[in-house]
Amino acid sequence: MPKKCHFEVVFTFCYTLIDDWIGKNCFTWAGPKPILHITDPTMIREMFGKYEDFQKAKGSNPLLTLLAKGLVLVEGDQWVKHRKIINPAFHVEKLKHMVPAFYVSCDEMIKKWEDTLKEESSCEMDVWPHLTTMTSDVISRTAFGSSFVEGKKIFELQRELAELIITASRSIYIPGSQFLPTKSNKRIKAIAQEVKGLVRGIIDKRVTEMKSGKCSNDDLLGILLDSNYKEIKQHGNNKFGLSIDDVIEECKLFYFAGQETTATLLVWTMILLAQHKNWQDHARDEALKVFGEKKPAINVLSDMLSQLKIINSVFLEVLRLYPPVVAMTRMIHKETKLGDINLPAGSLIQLHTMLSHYDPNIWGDDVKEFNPERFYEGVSKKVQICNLRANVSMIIRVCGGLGFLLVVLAYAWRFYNWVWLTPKNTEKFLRDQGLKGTSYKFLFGDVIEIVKVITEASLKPINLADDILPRVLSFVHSSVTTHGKNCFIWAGPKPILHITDPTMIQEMLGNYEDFEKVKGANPLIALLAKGLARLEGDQWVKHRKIINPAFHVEKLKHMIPAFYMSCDEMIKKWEDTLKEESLCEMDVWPHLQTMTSDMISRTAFGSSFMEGKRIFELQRELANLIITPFNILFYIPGSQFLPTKSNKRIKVIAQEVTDLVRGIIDKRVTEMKNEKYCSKDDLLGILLDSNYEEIKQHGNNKFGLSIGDIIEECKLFYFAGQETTATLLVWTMVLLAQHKNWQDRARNEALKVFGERKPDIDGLNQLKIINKIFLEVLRLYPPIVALARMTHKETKLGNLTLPAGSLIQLHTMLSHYDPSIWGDDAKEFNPERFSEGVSKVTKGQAVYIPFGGGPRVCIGQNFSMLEAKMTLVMILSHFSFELSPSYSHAPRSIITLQPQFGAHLIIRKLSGVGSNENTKKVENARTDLSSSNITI
Ligand code: HEM
Repeated sequence: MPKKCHFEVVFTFCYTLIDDWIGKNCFTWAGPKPILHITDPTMIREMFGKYEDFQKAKGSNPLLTLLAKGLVLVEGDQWVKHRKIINPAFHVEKLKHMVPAFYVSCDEMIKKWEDTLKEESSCEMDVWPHLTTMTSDVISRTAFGSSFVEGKKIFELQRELAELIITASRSIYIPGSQFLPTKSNKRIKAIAQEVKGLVRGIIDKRVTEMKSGKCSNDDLLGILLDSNYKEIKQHGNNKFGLSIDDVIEECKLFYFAGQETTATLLVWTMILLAQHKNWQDHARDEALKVFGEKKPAINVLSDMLSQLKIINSVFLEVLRLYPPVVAMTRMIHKETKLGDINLPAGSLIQLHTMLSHYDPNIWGDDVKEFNPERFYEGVSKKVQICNLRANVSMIIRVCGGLGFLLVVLAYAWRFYNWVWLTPKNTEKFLRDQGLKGTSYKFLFGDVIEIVKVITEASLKPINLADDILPRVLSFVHSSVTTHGKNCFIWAGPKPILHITDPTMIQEMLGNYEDFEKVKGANPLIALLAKGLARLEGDQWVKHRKIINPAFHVEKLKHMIPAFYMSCDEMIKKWEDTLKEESLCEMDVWPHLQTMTSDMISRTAFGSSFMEGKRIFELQRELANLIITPFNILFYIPGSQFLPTKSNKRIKVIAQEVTDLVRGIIDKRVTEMKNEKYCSKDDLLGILLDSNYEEIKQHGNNKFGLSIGDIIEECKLFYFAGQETTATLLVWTMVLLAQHKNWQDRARNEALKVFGERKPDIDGLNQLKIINKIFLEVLRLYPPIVALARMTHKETKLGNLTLPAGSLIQLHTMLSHYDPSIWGDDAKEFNPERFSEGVSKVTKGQAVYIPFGGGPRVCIGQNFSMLEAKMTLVMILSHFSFELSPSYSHAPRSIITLQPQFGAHLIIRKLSGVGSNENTKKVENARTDLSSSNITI
């Protein structure tokens, strides 16, 4: 006897009837009711088309309706209404927003598999329960978004309900039997009630949130409620929308219709691809070709459907051979014609998907074979000849979830490729070129170790005499020590190349087109500021040109009074604290932060200083939420959409900041248009003016910045300018507190240049000793310890070839401490080394880069040096300072290099400005300095 194909096993009874006995259209008896079996393509098409005559079957076991009543069971106008409201939830645009949820669920499953495989290269596994759990998870996340946990509970209950009901429905239905007080019936009712209560709870909560405008509408429930609300609003009548009970049923249906079907498609796909290794390889090659190393991106969905030709054909062929729903049932309610047959009222009809899919007249002699190639030219082409188009294409297209299914599988594959195949190949590629580095570890690379080492390093302070590199650069330092100056480590599945070679650094800083700023890192970071620092190409050129005038020395002059005011406020506070005492202990770090923040608010927004201050307070909170070691090192695509408390707060703040900045800009633009007096001395004024000039010169708006661009630039001024200058100042104070001789020399210089007058721009530009001190502080404590770059195509760097997508870190701090450049005293504080200027000591190499270099050098360096000089002069002329016994030396780099435990100093009041003693000091200082012969 020939071996039976799976189809014969599944459908033995009908197959026998239809093929050997009665014919393609025939009938059998289910108790006293006839069931008509239809496989004729024309008749199937007729039935699909006349959905009003051929309705869904009713009157079977009513327990079945407890599972889900929604769209699949409603008819007529009700069906039209439900379908119209639900349709938007499955629109490709909406599905895009569900991609992160697909990803998270796939990721969980893949991790489990990798865990099982940790010790072995292969293992035996029953993938079916894994796939059902994953699809169930996908549906819970996409259906209920932020209420995922409650959603999961609902679906667990639905699963139990399905098992109980399907068991009950297998026996012949005796009307009323569902009311019998059997154990099973009682449990069924209890679960049905609990599910309803839970779904109602979620919906009520969501409706309340929607009313107060506080929720995301990216999940199925959100989209459904939104679409329902719009429908009601459009018609001005509730009856055009769904009731809460309808919504409950639709939610239950999402699970019932979407979970098991997807799981079966996936499991049969895996089984068939396991049997047909050539197709498995074709599919893998295609996935690699289409996605390569690209990270999953939201906009990929629609492209993906068109690009995955092989995978698409594989799915179509799996759906043909193993359709998740093997037959559909319809019923007629009056005598109805079907083809040339008259069917009596109440007839039950089965449309045999599976029989059609196995008809050799349509599919050819290889009908039972797995051959995805038959779908290469699409479904319609294949079935057109046989007039079956309506059947197969409808079965496939009607299911709004097909895109959904493809995405799940494609993302699972991309994930595997992203976390294993690509990194392993890259590692080999780098090693083959002689680069050394750590070995790639699945998914996390070195991240866990990095976070551990950073955490350990940050637990305790170090001694003042200790080397700060192991604490600040921790993992990088040990990698460079072990593997050499240029080496690589792994930030998740991406390698990071550490580069300290000066020639290579110079090459990268000069060639800003090939070595771009890093993208694809956690997109939350972009919420902090997107402007100039993140732009590339023509956009960067345009922005830099318009912003440049704002930082021109001529313009900076006008900002001196603002610097003075902010600084004066801080000095007054310190004086107040010292009112009763001649000295006090103080953590100067928060004071310096507040002051630089204040300076930026004043210089950026001038008259709108108070609103500016609020913006910067919010930006600060945002930065604290976003900038964590984990967020920076390891971004899980889509994780920013997870409804965590922190993500929610981040979004609220980002929106508030944007609104506030927009408010200030709108006000200023109106003032400018009305030619009302408005200052053009602040950064915003200069920027708007320069923008206006640029547009006027070209006679075209596209040469200027939009309001959105300007908002981002304003946010960037704060982000790039505040903390950097604060850290420069705090380390200057810490170093001058240790090196009293340099503190005295700096004070003498300040007193000599300004005496008792307010610091002005000319004087600040004359400060040679203070300038050298700042240069040395920026060498030893560069606010930004490394610069990050990325390649977008295979790119040469020195004698290395870097693969596309390489992340590179240019190590400012390592270069600044290199004894081969700076000599044996590289770790010592010695401003004298800059006596003959920077280029003399660096011999023109890119080894001193606190402000970066090349065309993208810091635009704000003159601004920050002026700020810093003003502050130091004011502090020095009012106070002397030394380290407090409670000072803990703990430099730590979180974007900028900060003092982890603050900067506790003992501050002493100098005799009052204007006192005899001070005047004497001024005179002495003048004599001292005129006798010294310092050149910069
Ligand atoms: C001590 C203070 C400062 C330090 C050490 C510093 C450092 C840097 C560095 C290293 C870069 C280059 C980043 C890279 O190439 O990836 C940079 C860029 C930049 N900085 Fe600064 N910065 C400081 C102050 C400021 C201030 C006060 C502002 C503005 C108010 C500012 C605005 C910018 C901007 C807009 C860029 C991007 C330039 C571009 O890409 O064209 N910085 N800064």
